[in-house]
Amino acid sequence: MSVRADIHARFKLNYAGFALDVDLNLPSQGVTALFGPSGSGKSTLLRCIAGLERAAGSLTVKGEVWQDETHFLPTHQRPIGYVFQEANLFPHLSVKANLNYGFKRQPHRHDGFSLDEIVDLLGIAHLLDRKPERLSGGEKQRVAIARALAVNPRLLLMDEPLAALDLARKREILPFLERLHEALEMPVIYVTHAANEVARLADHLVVLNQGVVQSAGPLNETFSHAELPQQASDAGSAIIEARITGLQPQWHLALAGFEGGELWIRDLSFHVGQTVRFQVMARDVSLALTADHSSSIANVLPAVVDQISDGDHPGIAIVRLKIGKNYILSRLTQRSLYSLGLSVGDSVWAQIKSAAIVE
Ligand SMILES: Nc1ncnc2c1ncn2[C@@H]1O[C@H](COP(=O)(O)OP(=O)(O)OP(=O)(O)O)[C@@H](O)[C@H]1O
Repeated sequence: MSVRADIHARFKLNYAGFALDVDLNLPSQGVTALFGPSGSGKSTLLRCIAGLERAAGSLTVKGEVWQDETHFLPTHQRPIGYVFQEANLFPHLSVKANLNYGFKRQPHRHDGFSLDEIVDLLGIAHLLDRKPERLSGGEKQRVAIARALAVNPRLLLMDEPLAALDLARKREILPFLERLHEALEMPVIYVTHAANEVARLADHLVVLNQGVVQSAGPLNETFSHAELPQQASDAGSAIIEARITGLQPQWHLALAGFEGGELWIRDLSFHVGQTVRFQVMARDVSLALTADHSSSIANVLPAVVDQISDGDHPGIAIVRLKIGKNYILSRLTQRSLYSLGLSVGDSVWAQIKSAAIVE
């Protein structure tokens, strides 16, 4: 996705022992994940965007100034939907009444989804007459998301919407978030510290650390920075968005094409033309100086060494590789790195043992 700088946020805020200092351009479409360790300032930044914190600075959303040196639009006048960790539904109202409350009160012309479409998108039609106390955690959160959409926001803010749910409920709700991701035209800013949520949902990534932006940009590029703490570990990986370009039914394989190459992946009943996201674990990528097609590894792609970093053990190195416009990581021993004699800019062959669809 091309990044149009349609949200510009510049904030400075000081608490005792913590300072937020960011200057960000975010795209006006798709999901931007605010990612980083606990206490890095993700929620504080989201609250600044919502006007819940009065930070110094400015905020422009699609050409509208919400805040600058001279004026500050209060939260209730900002056309936002806000989803918190806890659903915060009105306990005495049915699901339908909770939704209508948002729908009636929306101050702006409703040119987004109809309430029926929102209900359908979140799969909550069968819950409309229930009170919140009779909903599961996952259902409550789906209703809370629907309520946030019912105000027809121009910007949807989500603060760890899955964090309060157990793994089963997270699994249940993620497909709905993915549907939202496909259907929504409005930008979504999504706070999380879960790498798997980033992998599934984000198009754009902002990594915060101690109140400052460590890196920001399109998902593949930003997520594959070897400096991100989890990338040095055995769980290090890259996310690539691709399109299914061919199928081999007799082998249950599908060919996933992306800018720079194509990979065989397991066929999960894909159809040609379908967009997929897959994850390549750094530990599943080995490097060679020549293209060796004699091994059992089907996926061998030409790549350029972009960055070399230390892993989480003195014997381990992480190599970031550029394949066309995409990046992947390779985890190898320092000894292998030494014997290959690699440095930044060198051409290599990346042997990718397996690539899995992000689930
Ligand atoms: N109202 C406040 N007054 C003082 N300090 C605050 C306030 N709100 C947040 N902080 C501090 O600011 C820092 C950033 O907090 P924030 O909640 O934004 O982090 P976070 O990245 O969202 O963390 P988590 O993932 O744990 O939710 C923390 O050190 C926190 O203690």
